[in-house]
Amino acid sequence: MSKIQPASLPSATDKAEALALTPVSPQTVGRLDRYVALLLAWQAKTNLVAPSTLPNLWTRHVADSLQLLDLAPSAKIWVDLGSGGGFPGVVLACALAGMPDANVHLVERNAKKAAFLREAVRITSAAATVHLAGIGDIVDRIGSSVDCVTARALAPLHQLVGFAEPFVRNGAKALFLKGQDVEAELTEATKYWNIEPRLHSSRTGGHGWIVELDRIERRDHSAITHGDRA
Ligand SMILES: C[S@@+](CC[C@H](N)C(=O)[O-])C[C@H]1O[C@@H](n2cnc3c(N)ncnc32)[C@H](O)[C@@H]1O
Repeated sequence: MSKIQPASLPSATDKAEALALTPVSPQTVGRLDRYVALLLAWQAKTNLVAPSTLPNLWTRHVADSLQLLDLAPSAKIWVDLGSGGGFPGVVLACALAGMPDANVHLVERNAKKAAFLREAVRITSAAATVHLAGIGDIVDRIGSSVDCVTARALAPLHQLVGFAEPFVRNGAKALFLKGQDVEAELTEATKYWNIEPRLHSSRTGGHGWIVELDRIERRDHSAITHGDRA
């Protein structure tokens, strides 16, 4: 197994910076420590995050995920689509472990990554359920009582809106972590969907954004076509 070079490991400064941006309880920090250690061990054999981001793992990934909590403070049932190495889903589940009835559904179609997610949930006692499945196959299994649906680095916004629509139709909020191209992605998404997005700039700096949606309706394409002709 190849080893990660010490210079590529997250620094104590990075962790301190992340926890200053997104403070959590000591119990949650303990869970996150176990999760980060596991992720670094698996990263040597499975690519869970871009290797270049390892030195800033706490700010780039952990704090990036934790910042969603303040946008849905009372949400208990979450669905994280395309969880990969666990961002934001496992991080949220670590933070929600003390909340009665909380659960984060982690949806991942890659078997190796789903195995990692299961191990992460086990060693952290995080409030999560892992689904080895494609997004299209999971909506009915998860059910309708979802409070918040999340995704990061999964697909362009117009596709994410389509994935989230069945949950938002039943009352969920959608929170998508997006990069600097968010305006172009919103323009594309509004061709297909009636949405009223709220944009929050990322607390972790850089050019990140969070797109918040409480309502999604499919556009009537016949109306668009007629409108174009008029
Ligand atoms: C680029 S990774 C991002 C992972 C994580 N959300 C993050 O930000 O680090 C996208 C992940 O979504 C998963 N994925 C892509 N399409 C999917 C689908 N239709 N159903 C379930 N998982 C999917 C991939 O296997 C991959 O692990």
